[in-house]
Amino acid sequence: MTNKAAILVAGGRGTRMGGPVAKQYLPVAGKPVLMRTLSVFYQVDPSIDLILVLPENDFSYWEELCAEYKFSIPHRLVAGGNSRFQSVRNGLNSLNFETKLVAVHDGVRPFVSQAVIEESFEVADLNGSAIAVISLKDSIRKLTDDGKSFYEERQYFRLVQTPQTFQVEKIKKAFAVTELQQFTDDATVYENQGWQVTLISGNADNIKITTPEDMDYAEYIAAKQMSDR
Ligand SMILES: Nc1ccn([C@@H]2O[C@H](COP(=O)(O)OP(=O)(O)OP(=O)(O)O)[C@@H](O)[C@H]2O)c(=O)n1
Ligand SMILES: C[C@](O)(CO)[C@H](O)COP(=O)(O)O
Repeated sequence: MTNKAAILVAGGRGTRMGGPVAKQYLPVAGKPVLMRTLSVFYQVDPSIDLILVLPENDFSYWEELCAEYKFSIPHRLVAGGNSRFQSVRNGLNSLNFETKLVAVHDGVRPFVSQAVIEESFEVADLNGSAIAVISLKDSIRKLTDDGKSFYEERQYFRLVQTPQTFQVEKIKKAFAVTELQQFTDDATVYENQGWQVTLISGNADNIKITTPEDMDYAEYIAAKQMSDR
């Protein structure tokens, strides 16, 4: 039995993407987004307990999709909630008792690198958490409520990705005691307990597929990965 798990959250509806099929099921270079994401974690270590959080109404659709694509990577399905926070909490509640480390990852980030996943488990094992972030390339400005804007030094900011990997005992406690559910990521829930998060470098291709133009970029990244092999 492994002591590592990955919760791939895909319980959303993809309203910013639009379209009749939710973005997590759309094919990129001929393979549905979620199958790509599951495959990366499986390639890192086939013994990772893979938990896929989906809207409960989509379970049978997903099973049909797996049959259609002959997708055989073992994983467990867990029902999502009304918010990302609730979907992650449902995933955490489904962990086996022997699991010591858990990576929480957006199902719609299929281009996370194996190196980032490996490092996130190593660093979380040592420090309690490992949060993938990348530096900003553009300048930034902070907006105020009265319509003004101010310069901010970009060296003090990072863009936050997933995976966000944690020691299970700590992240389960953080989610169990947290009342506020508007947090947009898991690092913030952890930090809300007074624990400092540890940042690691993410990979630039690890985009969160969110809007229609991201699908073009995703096709480009997938083609680049194929030609690099
Ligand atoms: N109730 C929810 C909402 C979101 N997510 C997941 O959290 C990840 C990041 O969320 P986002 O990109 O915002 O996805 P959606 O909520 O589907 O998109 P939108 O906000 O455009 O509706 C996605 O993999 C999404 O499926 C989830 O598991 N459960
Ligand atoms: C978790 C996340 O992907 C980190 O950048 C992000 O906060 C998710 O935000 P969303 O509004 O749920 O897409």
